[in-house]
Amino acid sequence: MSDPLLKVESLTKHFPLSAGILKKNGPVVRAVEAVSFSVEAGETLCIVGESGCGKSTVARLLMRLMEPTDGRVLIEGTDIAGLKKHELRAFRRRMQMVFQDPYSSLNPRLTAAQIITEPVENFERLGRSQRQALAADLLQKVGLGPEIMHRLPSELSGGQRQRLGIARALSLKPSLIIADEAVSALDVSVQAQILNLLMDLQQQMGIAFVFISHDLGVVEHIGHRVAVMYLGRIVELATCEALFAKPVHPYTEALIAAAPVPDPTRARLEAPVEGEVPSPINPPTGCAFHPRCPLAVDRCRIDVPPLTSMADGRAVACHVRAPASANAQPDMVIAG
Ligand SMILES: Nc1ncnc2c1ncn2[C@@H]1O[C@H](COP(=O)(O)OP(=O)(O)OP(=O)(O)O)[C@@H](O)[C@H]1O
Repeated sequence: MSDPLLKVESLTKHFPLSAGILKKNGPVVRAVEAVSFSVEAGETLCIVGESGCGKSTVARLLMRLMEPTDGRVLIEGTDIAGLKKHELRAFRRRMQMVFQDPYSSLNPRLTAAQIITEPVENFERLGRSQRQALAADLLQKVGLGPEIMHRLPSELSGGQRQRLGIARALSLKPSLIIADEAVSALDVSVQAQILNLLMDLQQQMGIAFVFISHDLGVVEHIGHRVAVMYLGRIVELATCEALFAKPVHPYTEALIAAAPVPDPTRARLEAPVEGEVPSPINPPTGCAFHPRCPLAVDRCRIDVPPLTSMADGRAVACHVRAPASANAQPDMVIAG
């Protein structure tokens, strides 16, 4: 069997709170703890969870914008940690990122055409006509007209700027795009247009997405599979269909219950979870969700539940709902 496009194994990131010599054994923010998943070519894996659960840190680790404390990121079987600078550059061509705020991530002094051709020009020299043709083609791909070509980001609407950010990401023909809250700053109607654009591009170009969002409505619209994170860990990983039809982890259940219901014929689930997300500096022992969990038993206060695959193919980390039996496979990642 061939390697998945992206494989993440036990990825962990702790941020030290102290500097200098105190750094080594001082307190840390446990932003990401032993996160494992894989993404197949052409697939959309969503990562969802409340603010501070570690979603953006996972994105930055995937792009190797920071070093992990532990764990590995493999692209088609190659560990990106072992790559030399020039090899990493070649890999980066295949992985691009789209950010939440297209305004701050686009150079305000460059025109739209310069912004979207810049990544290609980092690798090869383009003549004037080649640059024009590339810019026109990319603008067309994201539904923008050629009249945008000479405008600055400040002369564009939020939706147009995000389309420009996507065009820039597409310029190097990536096989994977990491979109971190890519539609959160946009109006709901513009959000839907951008999500549909991403889905069309996926169909046409076979791009895979890691789509990070706190918005379950967005995730349900765009995702093939969903990883639900709580305090740095994945607590449930399932197909979108299975997750929304029947969440298994009590936290997933609570998240879905708390989300606005776009379809009035769909019944709301039970009351959302009470209380605050605990601090990642001093997380609860055992299952980090136990202080807020209505189902918690003694074991939940002591042992961290492993992500265990269930009969229907999903993986859940819960001693009560997904007890690890003799033949279950902890930390197994379900394929798409
Ligand atoms: N550079 C850093 N130094 C110290 N702590 C950090 C750093 N970056 C992130 N954190 C902490 O790590 C935890 C996870 O942050 P992260 O931004 O990954 O969460 P998130 O789920 O993306 O949240 P949001 O949706 O609010 O962006 C948070 O407690 C955050 O404060």
